[in-house]
Amino acid sequence: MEERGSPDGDPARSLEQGPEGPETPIQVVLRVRPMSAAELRRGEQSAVHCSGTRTLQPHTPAARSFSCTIFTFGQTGSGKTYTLTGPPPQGEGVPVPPSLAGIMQRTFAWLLDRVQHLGTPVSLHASYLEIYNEQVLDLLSLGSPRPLPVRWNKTRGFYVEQLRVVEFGSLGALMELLQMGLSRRRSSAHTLNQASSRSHALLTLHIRRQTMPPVGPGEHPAGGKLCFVDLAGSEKVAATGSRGELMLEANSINRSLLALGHCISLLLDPRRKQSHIPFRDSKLTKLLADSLGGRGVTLMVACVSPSAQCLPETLSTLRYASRAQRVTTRPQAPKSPMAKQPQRLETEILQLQAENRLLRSQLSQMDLKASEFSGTRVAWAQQNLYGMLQEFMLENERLRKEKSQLQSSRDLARDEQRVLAQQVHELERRLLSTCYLHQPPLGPAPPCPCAMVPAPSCHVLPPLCSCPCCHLCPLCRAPLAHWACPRRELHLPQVFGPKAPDGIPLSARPPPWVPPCSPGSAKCPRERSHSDWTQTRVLAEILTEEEVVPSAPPLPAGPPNTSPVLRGGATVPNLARRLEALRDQIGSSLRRGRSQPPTHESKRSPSRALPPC
Ligand SMILES: Nc1ncnc2c1ncn2[C@@H]1O[C@H](COP(=O)(O)OP(=O)(O)OP(=O)(O)O)[C@@H](O)[C@H]1O
Repeated sequence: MEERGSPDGDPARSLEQGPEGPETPIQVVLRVRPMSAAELRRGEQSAVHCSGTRTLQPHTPAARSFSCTIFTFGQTGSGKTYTLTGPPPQGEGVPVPPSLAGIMQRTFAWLLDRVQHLGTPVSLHASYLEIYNEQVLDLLSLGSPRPLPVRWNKTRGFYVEQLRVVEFGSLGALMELLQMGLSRRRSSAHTLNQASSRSHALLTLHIRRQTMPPVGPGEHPAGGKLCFVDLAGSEKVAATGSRGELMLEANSINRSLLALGHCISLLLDPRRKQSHIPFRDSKLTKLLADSLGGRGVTLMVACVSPSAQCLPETLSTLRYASRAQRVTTRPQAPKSPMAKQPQRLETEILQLQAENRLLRSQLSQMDLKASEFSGTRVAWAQQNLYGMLQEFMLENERLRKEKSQLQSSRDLARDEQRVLAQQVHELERRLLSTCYLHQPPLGPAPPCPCAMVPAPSCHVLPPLCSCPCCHLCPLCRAPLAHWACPRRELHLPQVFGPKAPDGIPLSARPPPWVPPCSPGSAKCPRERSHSDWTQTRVLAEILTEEEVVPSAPPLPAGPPNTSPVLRGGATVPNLARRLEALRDQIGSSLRRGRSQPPTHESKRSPSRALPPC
């Protein structure tokens, strides 16, 4: 029996073959059904988009907030405005047939239709501007347009400050805005075009879902952006016959187009693309920077005239177009504030979690330590530890303040005491001199070089102090100042004790009115600086209200049977009273310094408490 089929068992090979046809791929077609009623009810979005018969684009609707730009370029009169806006209406109320509609009208209609069927509310805003002679003017401004500044910041890139952004909700409203802008745009007639645009015009639609935060005044809405750019045409002034203002406009147009071409050339070079692109060279390149070198989707429409006369310009436009189509961009949706918020919240949550973990571990450590102790006392101490610590800190602070007050009080009392002691010295000296002058003269005496007093017969004077050791001048036998008595501290108020703060015994200290002695002098118990002397002298003068001179010059003698009068008008009894008052004051000052913080009253100069001479 004959075996059917091939030796390897492939039944297809065993069949008889006819003539072979051409290799044909398997036909695969894709059919996307429309959204079901249930899906639409749930508010679901379509994630696939058929753009043409052979292209299907999967996408997430929320992530496609791209910045898209369509711009037309070409020679003047080549049909750029026509391409974007279609022919002008043939008369009032005569609509332009849909087949002649421009890219703008078609896009507007498509967009409004999509928005209506989107299922979620979308807000739409429009702005319209022109760049005329390098000035940005608002074509939708409420008043007459005025030049607006172009600014830059990190989040928005280049933008026009104070540009009016108008919200619209219908196709009709948008068409009105378009007509308003077109009617305001500058145009003039020249040889090649009866209605030649003399400015670059940019109409921008901002599209965003209403779930985003509302737009503040003067703010540009976040979300998708669709920008229509109608460039003014390049023109050869010789060909258009432009003169005067037209020529100025033509120059400005050509300059900005040149800057645009330069940027495009640099963007073509992948090495230069990362480096500096001179977008700042013109307002036009600033406002197109995002579309050309940024993260947008760009469509360029090159327009040319079929006329042979325009052939060189046509070739130039084609070269321009050829260059431009090699520029690549990397479309990227801008992050909305809502998109940033979850990130921020996430970071915050992570930080809080870390902090929480740390606190928990600290708490568990404290529990561990606490468990090592027992008894209610320890537990109470732990509970109240924080409160106790606070109390200690407050108490410590209070004591610190008190201590510093006491220290300043002590310093003040010391100063006061020092000044009063000086006053005592001075008054003693004056009292001594006055008493001496009051004695009747006992005969002529030689002039006294010690200059403590004039040279009357001084050797008969009674002792100046109660101690028996009163010193007399070795030349004239006049009594020396009280300070010179070696046992002086025994009969003066004990201010510092036997020793003053500087360690020098009071008996060895010269009085403050003595001028500084020469360094190294054997008579000088302690070197006194000139500033010490000046300070003391000034103090003494303030306190005694009289001039104090270093050598104590002779005092004028008063009339017979009267008390001697000092230059300041002081008499002996007055001086004695004053001396007593000073001594009292020293004592009270010391007591106050030991016991009380300084008061406003005690900070005053001690001389104010002295009785007048
Ligand atoms: N596709 C077209 N079909 C019919 N007419 C057209 C077409 N394109 C342009 N035109 C006509 O050509 C003339 C010039 O067109 P348009 O004003 O759009 O040129 P343009 O490039 O914008 O010029 P310009 O740069 O000077 O503003 C207009 O009268 C316009 O109606």
